[in-house]
Amino acid sequence: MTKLSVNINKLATLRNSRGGNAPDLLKAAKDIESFGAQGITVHPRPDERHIKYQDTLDLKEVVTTEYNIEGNPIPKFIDLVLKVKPTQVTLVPDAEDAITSNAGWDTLKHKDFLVDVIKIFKNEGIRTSIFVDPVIEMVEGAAKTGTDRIELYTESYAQKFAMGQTDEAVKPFTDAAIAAQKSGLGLNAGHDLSLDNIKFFKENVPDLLEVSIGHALICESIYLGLENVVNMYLNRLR
Ligand SMILES: CC(=O)[C@@H](O)[C@H](O)COP(=O)(O)O
Ligand SMILES: NCC(=O)COP(=O)(O)O
Repeated sequence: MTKLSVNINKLATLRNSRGGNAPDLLKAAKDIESFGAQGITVHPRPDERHIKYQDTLDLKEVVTTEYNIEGNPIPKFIDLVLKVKPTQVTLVPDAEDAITSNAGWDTLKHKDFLVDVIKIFKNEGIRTSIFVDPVIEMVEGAAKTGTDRIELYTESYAQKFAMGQTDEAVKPFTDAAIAAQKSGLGLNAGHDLSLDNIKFFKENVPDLLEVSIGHALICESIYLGLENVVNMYLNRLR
């Protein structure tokens, strides 16, 4: 079964725009779980442009499904994750000023760093995942870091799918999933997945354990309603 982890970053963006507490992130997370989602994802960036460090702590008290915290493992991020102890931490190599996540790890060049950081989290019983491009060498390199899982960075899939190049879009991910399975890695995926592209991805990427979806899901919910959209994703992931 592929679990749906809803990334609520953009609810925090909306909340921060007026400085109050609407939408209430804690209520939204509980509601999203009650609609059937199997996880909540947040990405507390260093500038706290949306999810704040305090949100990450507060959500720990209410999330009852899988809690996934994503981020670049700078010291204050590591400290936060060790304090929260989520189900899973997903390490993302994005620059502090990046408008969004825009690359996977070079698991060959950064192997020693990743080995050390992953060990810190695994020693605390936190499942680890690292964000990688669908490149066989990077997947095989990830297996040498000791990570439990990888998260395939799916922006390239979404872009090509939108241009109608569906088979070309998904093939690198099918191949990367097979390489992950051979390397004993669990498989997650995320970034720019949507109601339009998720079903084809799910049908062509084997052993997919979790997708984390945020931006498109929140945008779609403006028109179709949050509960309805969560269930539309769940139906496409069956
Ligand atoms: C790693 C990734 O692609 C997403 O999890 C990321 O959280 C999106 O970040 P923004 O919501 O800041 O665009
Ligand atoms: N890891 C991907 C994620 O959490 C959400 O990415 P997006 O759907 O906001 O692009």
